[in-house]
Order: sequence, then C-alpha cells, then structure tokens
Amino acid sequence: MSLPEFFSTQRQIAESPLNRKIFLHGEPGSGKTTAGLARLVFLLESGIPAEQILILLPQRTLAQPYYDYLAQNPLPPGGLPTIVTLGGLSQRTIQLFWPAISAEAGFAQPHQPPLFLTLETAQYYMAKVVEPFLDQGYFEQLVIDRNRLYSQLLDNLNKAALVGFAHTTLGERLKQAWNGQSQHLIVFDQAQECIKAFREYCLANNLLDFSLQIELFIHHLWRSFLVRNYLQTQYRHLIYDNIEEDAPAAHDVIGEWLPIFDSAVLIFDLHGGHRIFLGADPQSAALLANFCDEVVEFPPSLICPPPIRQFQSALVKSVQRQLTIEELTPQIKTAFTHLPARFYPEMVDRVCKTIDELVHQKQVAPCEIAVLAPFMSDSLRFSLMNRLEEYQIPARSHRPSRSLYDEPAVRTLITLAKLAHPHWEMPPTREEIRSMLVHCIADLDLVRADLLMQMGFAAKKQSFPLRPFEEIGAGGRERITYSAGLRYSRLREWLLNYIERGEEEELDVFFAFLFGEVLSQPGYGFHDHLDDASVTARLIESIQKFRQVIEPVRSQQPGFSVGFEYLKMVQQGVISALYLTPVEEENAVLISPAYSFIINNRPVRFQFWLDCGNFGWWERLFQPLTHPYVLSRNWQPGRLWTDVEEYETNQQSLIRIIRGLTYRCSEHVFLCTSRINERGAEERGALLLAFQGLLRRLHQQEAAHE
Ligand SMILES: Nc1ncnc2c1ncn2[C@@H]1O[C@H](COP(=O)(O)OP(=O)(O)OP(=O)(O)O)[C@@H](O)[C@H]1O
Repeated sequence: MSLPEFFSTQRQIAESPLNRKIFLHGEPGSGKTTAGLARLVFLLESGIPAEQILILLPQRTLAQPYYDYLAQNPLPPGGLPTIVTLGGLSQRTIQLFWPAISAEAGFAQPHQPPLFLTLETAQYYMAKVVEPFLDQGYFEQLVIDRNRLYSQLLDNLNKAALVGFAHTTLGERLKQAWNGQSQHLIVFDQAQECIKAFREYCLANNLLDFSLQIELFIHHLWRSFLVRNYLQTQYRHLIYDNIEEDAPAAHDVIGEWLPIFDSAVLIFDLHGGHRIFLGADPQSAALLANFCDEVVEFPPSLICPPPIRQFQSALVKSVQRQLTIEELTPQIKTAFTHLPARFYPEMVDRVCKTIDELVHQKQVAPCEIAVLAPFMSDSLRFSLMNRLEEYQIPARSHRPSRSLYDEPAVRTLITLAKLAHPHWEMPPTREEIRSMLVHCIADLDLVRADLLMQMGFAAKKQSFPLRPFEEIGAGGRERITYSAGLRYSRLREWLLNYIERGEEEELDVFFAFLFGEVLSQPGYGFHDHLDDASVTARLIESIQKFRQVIEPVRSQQPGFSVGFEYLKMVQQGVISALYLTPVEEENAVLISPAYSFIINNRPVRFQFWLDCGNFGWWERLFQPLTHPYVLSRNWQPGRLWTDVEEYETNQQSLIRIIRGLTYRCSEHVFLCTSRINERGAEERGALLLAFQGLLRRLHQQEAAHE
C-alpha cells in the first residue's frame, strides 16, 4: 500500500512536532486515517523506535489500513508498533502482571494463571451458571432464545465495565428506566442475580470474560504505579483512530495518559458512534479534545461527491420533516434512482438486473457494488446470491451473526461425531443422517441418499444405525450405485474402527482425523471444497479454545467429556456466537447488513438499499434484558425511558445510518422498495416515508418551475 500525495492539512498533521498532541476531526472519508498513517511514517522516519508507538483502535477490523501499510512497507529489523484495542491492551497487561493483582482483585486461586474467555466460551459458562436459575423458573415469561438470553446478560456486564459503573447496579438501572408492564420488572432482578452469580463463578475459577478483563485493567492495573509506569515508559507516541467508536472506559484511560505521551494524534469521525450497541460514545470521545494542544478540522469527504452529499442532506432533513424545495438542487437527481416493485421477489429481480447492467454494460467492477438491508435474512441472501449467480456475477456476504451450527459442513461433522460416540446417547435423527450422507459422499443425491437411509438403517436396538452396504438387496445396491456404496462402506468402517478402539479422542482431534483420512479424500464431499475445509478448521479451533477454558469444570467432574459437553452446547444454541470468516472473493458484489457495511468502512461506488419500507431501518432490535441507551454515560439514572426517547433515538439512528452509508458511497444510491414485504405485509417505515417526502418535494419543485 503506497500513500497518496498528501494535502497540506495531512502533511501538517504528519509533520507536527514530536511533542504535540492533536485532535483531528472531520467527515468520514476526509483523509484522516491517511493522515494517521502519514504520522506513523513521519515518526519512524524521525527515528522514533517503532515499539514506542501505540496505535489504538476501538475494533480490530478498523486497524486494517495500519496492518496493510506495515505489511507492504516492512520496517527495518527491530520492533513493531503496537496495534491494539483497549481489550487487547488489557489482555496483554493482565498476562504480564497477573501475580501482582490477582489476589487483591478477589480471585480464589491467585497463584494459578487466569483463563481468558472468548464470547462463546463466556456464553458457555454463563449457561452453566444460569441453568439452575432457569430450572427454578427464572425468565419464564420471556420468549427468547437461550443464546440471546446469555449474550444479553454478558452484554450488561460489558456495558457496566465500559461505561464505568458497578455491575451490581445493572438491575436497578434497568428497572428505574422501565416504562412497560410492571410484571417485566422481575426479570431485571433475575438478570441481576444471574450476573452476580456469574461474576462470582469467574472469580472462583480464574475465568476472565471481556468485562472482567476491562475492569481488572481499569480498576487494578491502570491504578498501579508499577503498571502505569511500565506502559507509560514503553509507549511515547499515540495514534488513536476512530475514537468516536470507542467506549468511555477507553477515553478515560487515554484522557489520563495523554499528558504523559510525548505526542498524540486523536482521530474523530463526525456523525459516527455506530457501535453504540457495543458501548461507543462519541460524546465522551469529543471531550478528549480538551487534553490536546490543537484541534484540527479536516476538509469535506474525499469520497462522497456533491450530488450524494446533497441527497444525504435532503434525506436527513426529510427524516426530520424539515425539507423545503429551496434546498433541492438539480444535481440531486443524479445521486439516486428509485427501483419500485410490488412484490419482494420482483424487487430482488430488479436489483439483480440493475447490477447486471452495471457490471456487464457499464463495466463496473462487482466489488464496487454493495447490496444493503437492515437485516439480511438467509432467504434474502440466498435469493440474491442465486440470481446474481445466474447473471454470472460473483457475490459475497457479510453475516456476522451467522451461527457455526447453521453450516451444512458443521452439521455433517456433528452427525458423524454422534454416530461415532454411541455412549453419549445422542443418536442422530434419520434426517440428520440423510443430510450427512448427501454432504459427505460425492455424487450422492437426495433420492439415493434416502434410499440408502431406508435400506441401510439398522433396527432400533442397534447402537450403530448404519448397516453394511452388502446387506442391502441387489436392486437397491444398483440404484444407489456401487461407487457410492464403496464410499459409504469406507466411511462406515472408519467410524466402526474408531468405536471399537474404545478410547474417546478429544473432539477436535477426532474431527481432524476424520477430515484428513476420509472426508477430504477424493470421492468425498469435502474434497476440493475450500469453504468446507475452512469451516472445519474453524470448528476445530472453536473446540480447542473451548477445551482450554473448560479445565475448571473438567477437574471437578471425573469422566467429563469435553466433546459431549461441546455438542450439547452447540445443540442448545449456546455456542453460536462464532464469527465465520467467509472465504473472501475479492472482486464480488457485497451483500451485507447496513450496519456491518458501515463498521467495516470500505466505501463503494454503487449502493442498493433494499426494502426501504422495512421498519428495521429505524427501529432498534428489541432486547428485553439490556438497553444500550440506558446503560450509557449519557443517561441520567432514575429517569424513565418513554416513547419520546424511543422515537428520538430511532430518528437519530436512522439519520446516522443514512449518513454512514452515503459517506461511503462515491457515485449512486438505488433505493429499492416493495409494496409487499418479505412476510407478505405492507410496511411503510421511516426511511420510506422520508424518501417519499423527498420525491414529493422534487415534484413540487418541478411543478413550480413549469
Ligand atoms: N491526499 C490524498 N489524495 C488522494 N486520496 C486520498 C488522500 N488522502 C486520502 N485519500 C483517499 O481518500 C479515502 C479516504 O481516506 P481516509 O480513509 O484516510 O479517510 P478517513 O477520514 O480516515 O475516513 P474514515 O473516517 O471513514 O476512516 C481513501 O480512499 C484514501 O486513500
């Protein structure tokens, strides 16, 4: 990655004196990160040792420009700058100074090392702690998936740590703001009790979930003279990018640290705060300007051209019902196109047809196009991908919340694990076996897999349900085909051999052998399928991580099987938070929820906003056990959250999305509407109303000119 010719403000930032602290703010895409990179280059060229430079970000993905630069412009031998989030910094520091703080922080085994939990392993332990409460009838009145229940409880803990209040006050804060039916209040007390029990369990077993890592850092390490001295001596220069997406805890630390740094560049995106659900607080970020020597404002976005900017401003005004015809310029119409449809499939067709025209007639690279919706349901994603495939246009999708268990390859592996471990007493269903056979055995279609199932399924009392292929009648064998039969037999024998050895392997080891010795071989479904191989690798990694942190439970229960426990959790949906990194096709149309697109911060030329009538563009996801706005520093505890606040925050969130998207669009927006939505109903959400308002004003303006 080579850097562009810098404009004067960028050069001014980069070359500012080595003892200067600058607060840099501007629109998204105005060249601020590039200025941050230029500063990094200048620091290095000025002879500052790389290891004295701290590059702090709210989220690891936002560090990509810095990683790309360092990958393509290798530094001379020696140290590297530290690129880290507050969470990462906490983890590193805890690892170094654990013995110094473990006892005072209340851990029951201060001389034993801590176990860092990932989101999914934290969910596992949360499930362990909450299960006895559920048996007593806790959360009975809530209709909510188990994994959502656990993740909202963890979310509450994270908010307490990131915003900076005691986790013991969570229930009370939520109760005080609650304005709905009073029967609901009890769930906040129940949540509080579970949260308290979880924290106690973590302290008793040296487990560190994200919230505890942050709290240890803020309340113990950062308060320790020894640790602070170590950090402050090690890092002398700071580049802190996208500070508006970070949480108050990070801002507090940096606020205290700034006077000690030799130099600092703090980069603030206007109109940001998209990670509000993860504690982002632009207001607290803005306060950091007070600790800097200088505040520099960047010129407007380099990405967003004037017509898009005017469209943005008109649409935002229309959301606020303040749009007048005087504000509409003739250029605005070149910024967007309306793609109306009556029915949902028709909308999908129109979108794909327009993309086809862009790609095949106007030679637009597929990677310059993004299809965005508030939520991307599996069926919508599937129909878009399919239609685009028909047009021979590559597409890729972002679904951060995709569960590992939803992947067919994972289901297949799990079915095989169940077959290989009859003593777990988790026999797979016929349906699971049939899908496994289709996925595993190359060229076996559903009809023949069904036949194999019907003829090859052993009687109920057998512990191993797959009969030998030879026992199937000759007619059946012929229809299934002998080549498929051969593969079936090899797989069956592999499983039987494993069972007969009578020794349970660790589940990750079991999968690694099964994959290597059978599934990846020619004639089997995983052969030459990179996606399946990568999903298998992720599953193995997930189990390994699980295995590492399960020790406290394993040591207390003789005969405990990690594999069995893991599968139980997967089946209950507890372990589903795993983030699948898709095998990225670079030059492909991106299909993504709008929020993920904004957060990933990669602008495109063309955007399609799907289903503008959807309330999801405006309305916040219902979270019965947590509340991103109430559990924030900007909320006065004790106040009631009423419809007024709900309306106002939804308005603000829609405006933030409109700005977030348009700032990342360099040419044209297609607004796609469908009279009847995916579920067959008519929906007229706020984005659609605002857009219709804009169209009305444009008509009025035209009529006035005639
Ligand atoms: N001096 C320059 N000349 C030409 N292009 C530039 C210049 N500086 C930045 N750019 C380009 O403008 C785009 C936006 O730059 P950059 O990512 O630095 O902006 P930003 O303000 O940090 O945006 P964000 O806040 O969204 O991260 C990038 O594609 C970058 O390569």
